[in-house]
Parts: sequence; C-alpha cells; structure tokens
Amino acid sequence: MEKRPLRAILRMARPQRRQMVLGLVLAIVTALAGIGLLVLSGWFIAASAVAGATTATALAFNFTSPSAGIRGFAVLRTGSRYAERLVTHDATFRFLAGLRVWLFRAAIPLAPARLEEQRGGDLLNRMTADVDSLDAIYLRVIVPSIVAGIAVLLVGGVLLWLAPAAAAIVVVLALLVGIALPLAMRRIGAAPGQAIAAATARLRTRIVEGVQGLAELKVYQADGRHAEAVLGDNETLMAAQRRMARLSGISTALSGLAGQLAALAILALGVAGVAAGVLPGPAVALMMLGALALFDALVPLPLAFQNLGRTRAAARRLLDFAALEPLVRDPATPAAAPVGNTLVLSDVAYRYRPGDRPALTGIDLVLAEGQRVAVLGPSGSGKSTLAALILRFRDPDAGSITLGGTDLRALPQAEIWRRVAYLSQRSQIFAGTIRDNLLIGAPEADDATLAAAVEAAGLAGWVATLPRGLDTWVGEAGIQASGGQARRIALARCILKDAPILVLDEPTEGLDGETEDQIIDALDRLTAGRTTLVITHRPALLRLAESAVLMAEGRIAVQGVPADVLDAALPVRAKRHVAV
Ligand SMILES: Nc1ncnc2c1ncn2[C@@H]1O[C@H](COP(=O)(O)OP(=O)(O)OP(=O)(O)O)[C@@H](O)[C@H]1O
Repeated sequence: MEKRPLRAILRMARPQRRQMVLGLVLAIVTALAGIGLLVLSGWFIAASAVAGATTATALAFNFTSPSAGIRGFAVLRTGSRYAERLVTHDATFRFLAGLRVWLFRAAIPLAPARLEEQRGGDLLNRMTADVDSLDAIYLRVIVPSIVAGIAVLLVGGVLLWLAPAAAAIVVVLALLVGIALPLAMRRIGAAPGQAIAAATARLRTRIVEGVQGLAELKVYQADGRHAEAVLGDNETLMAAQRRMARLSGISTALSGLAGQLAALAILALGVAGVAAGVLPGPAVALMMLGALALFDALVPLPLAFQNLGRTRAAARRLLDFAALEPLVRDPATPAAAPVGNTLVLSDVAYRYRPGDRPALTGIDLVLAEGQRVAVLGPSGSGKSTLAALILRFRDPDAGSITLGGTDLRALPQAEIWRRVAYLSQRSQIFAGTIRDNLLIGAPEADDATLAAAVEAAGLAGWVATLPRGLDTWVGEAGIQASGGQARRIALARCILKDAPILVLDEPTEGLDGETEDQIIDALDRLTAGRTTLVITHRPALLRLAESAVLMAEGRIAVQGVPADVLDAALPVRAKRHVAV
C-alpha cells in the first residue's frame, strides 16, 4: 500500500505545475495586498484623526500618498484575487481531469475480468467523489499553507520591528493556529474523515444499485426496505458529517479566539507603548489590523487539515484501484502475428479463485480454420468461461490455447481482438444513435455497408419504422431497444467487423421463433468459412455447426457431429437445459 498517497497523487499534477506555481504567486500577492490594504487603511484613519487635532498638523498631513496606496492595494487585491481564482481553479480542474483519464486508463486493462469483481457504484464513486475531493490538496492545503507562512513572516517581522513583545505574543498565537491546531485537527479529523469517505461510497453504491434494480425491487415490494437501507447509510454519513461539523465549529472558534487575543494583546501593549511615548498612536491601529489580517490567512488551515484524512482516504482508494494487477498482460516481446485462424485448446483448466471448484478441466478442443463448433451444456457448465479464455480475457491455469500455432499468451491482446468478433451474453447498447452503435464494429463503414448489416441482422423492418432511421437515439435518454432488438444491433456490429473468428454467446437468446429462424439464416451466411464458437442452449442453432461439444461440470462430456451430441445430451442431466 502506498505510504504517502497524497504525494503520489500530487506527482500526477506535473503538467499543471507551472500553472499551479503561478496560482500560488497570485494567491501570495492577493494576501499581501489584503494585509497592506487593512494595515494602511487602519494607519491612515488613525493618523488622519490624530493629524486633524490641530490645523497645523492637518495641513501638514499628506493625505494623497496613503489614499493612493489604499486604492492601489484595493485594485491589486481585486485583480489578483480574480486572476488567482481563475488560475488555481483552472489548474485544479485540469489536474482532476487528468486524474480521471489516468483512472480510466488504469481500468482498461482490468476489463473485463478484474472489473467484474468491483461493484459498479463503487467504481463510479472513485471516478467522481474520490477524484473531486482531491481538489483540496492544492486549493485548500498547499496554497493556504504557503500563503499563511509568508503572512506570518511578514506581519511578524513588522511587529517585531515596531513592538517586540507584541510580536512574540502574535507569533506564538499564530503558530498555535497555523501549526498546532491543524496538526491536532488532522489527527482528530482522520476518523470522521475516513468515515465520511466510506459512508459516501456505500451510500452511492446502494443508490446506484437501487436505481438499476428498481423494477425488481418494486415487484418484490422490497423498494421500501431498500429505501430504509439507503436512509440508514445516509444516517451514518450524516453522523460522521455532524462530528466533522462540530470539529469545524470548534477549530473556527479557537482560531477566532486566538485572533482576538492577539488583537487584545497588541492593544494592551500598544496603549502602554503610546503612553510611554515609544510608539506613535496610529502604529497601534496598524499593528492590530495587521494581526487580524494575519489570522484571516490562518483560519482556513485547521479546517483544511481536519479534512485531510478524508482526502487521504480518497487518494488511497484511487491508488489501490490503479494498482490492481490485470489478470492478463501483453507479453514483453510479442510473437509475430500468426498465419491462419485455427484455435487449439490443449488440456485447458481454469478456476476463478483458488479453492473454487474448477470451472474448466482437461479441455481439448480444436476449432479448425473456418470450422463452426457449437458448445452445449447446462447452466454453469463452463461455456462462457471457455469463451473468456479464447478471447484471452483470462489465461488458463494449465494447458494452452494456440491461435495459428502461437500460444495466445505470446500474442498482444490487440492482435487477438483484431481477429475476433464477439457477441456477449449481455448486448451492451451505448447511449448514442443506432449508427453510433453499429460503427463500433466498423468505424469506416459507409451507408450501404451499414444497411446490408442491418438487413442481415434482421433489423431493417424495425429501423424502417423509426422516423430518424439509423440516426435514432437508443440507450439512455433515447429509445430503449427491446432485448431482441439490442441483440440484433450487437449482431449487426459483429457482422460489420468482418472478422475471421467469431465467438457468439447465445446469439438468439431473447428472440421469438420466427426471428430466431431469420437470424440463424443470417448467422449461417456470416459464419460460413470463419472459425466460429457458438454457445447455445437452443438446438435450432446446431444446424450452423459442423461439430459440437457438450459440456458438463467444466469438462467436455461428448464431442462429435451436432446431431449425435444432441442425442447424447438427451439422456444426461443436461437434457432439460438443452431442450427448448
Ligand atoms: N466471475 C466469476 N467468478 C467466480 N466464479 C465464476 C465466475 N464466472 C463464472 N463462475 C463459475 O464458473 C462456473 C462456470 O460458469 P460459466 O459462466 O462458464 O457457465 P456457463 O455454462 O456459461 O453458464 P450459463 O449457461 O448460465 O451462462 C460456474 O460454476 C460459475 O459459478
């Protein structure tokens, strides 16, 4: 585990470094202009009041330069604050955008095998709330800490010159508020901070799952119970937030108190100094306002450090995710692209987790170039696992799979996927037009090619009824394609890819008999001459295949021509799963 997660995350701000330094300089200028404005105004008001005591002193008093200085500081502070906000926030948003891209890139090699282990809501939470909370590192910790340090040096230095005793008191109080209090708050805030991060993640995950499964929750009348669980999570979050808010209240009160004490000490010592004639009266106003301005710069620090635990927890969650090892890696020195598309599985075994029952054992199977093999078997017999290994989503624990004579592990994954079109069990429809969804299969396809694929996948009739045709928006915020339509869009994508190898997992699932017949005809044309693995529960699909295997409990129980395998399937336990 990363020991210093915030540092590790901050290292990723390299592209924004210049902008961040500029933002820091602007923040320092703003703070100094603010202090200058307060101090000069305080001095000016007091000094002009003193000067106004007699006509001679009033006439001799120089009003012009200080008032010009005040105006100058005011304009400078406004301008630099505006620029500072612009620059620091722009740098932060760019930094966060970079983090999101980094996280998404880290997720790609984990898909699909490792991502299946993650809860969707949790991943979403990492990409959004966790990343967002990292804005605090630069905006709320680094910049204010440096600004406060400079303010202490400046104000402390001026006070030391004017009134050393007052300076000592102010600096001690400033160090208490600027260092001791933040460190204490960091420690005390760590537990509620982590509790907030964890409770936020839990709440989001439960809400996302609830929204996704709302139809089922409603039918089972479990929505009320789910809502109660959400409220329970919310209560936990609010309890942690209340603890945090109480801490914020205490720390703000303590910082405020320290500021007032500093002002009081200056007033007491200053008045004594004026009485003793060692300090001009207006200097007291200057010192008091300087101290107040200094504490204004210090107040954000305890609050920022109090939330550091939460920020650190978020950073750790991101780094932990990015450090997940992909199950499959590209070889360091990939083999040359093999000639031919024959797939040979030799004595392949796979189990999902150590200690699990093997999902596959002793699989020997040849998919010769252009040959179509159907895989039958009851639910849980290992059919999808077989497809996952052939697609190299996972590597076998034992045995080997070769493509054109080369072990899949020696090939870059991209080389394998370049040759394969895959119809998964769950056809993913992306939010976009039907055309967008199809172009995933072949980005360069022209209208005629798209139309042919739509026709072959049995979609033409449906598309013709849509006023916008292929430009109809489907998926989120569009037409919700039915299960069968989604399946056929995915099938059209496969057709468009025009790949030499096809892996089809239940291609006709969710289709009625008549449509299934049409699709099987289309699949017959599509798969002819291509190396094909078709997983199915439906005997009708067997007519596509030249050979078939029957899986049972992770093994190939029977292998042969489809009719024989189907016959063999009937007496075994698999019968009821295979029959339509
Ligand atoms: N991600 C996973 N983690 C752990 N075990 C898994 C995982 N996926 C599948 N399994 C297990 O592996 C075995 C084979 O599952 P597989 O999905 O390959 O079966 P299948 O024949 O495709 O089933 P179905 O026809 O229902 O899709 C099952 O016992 C299943 O519980």
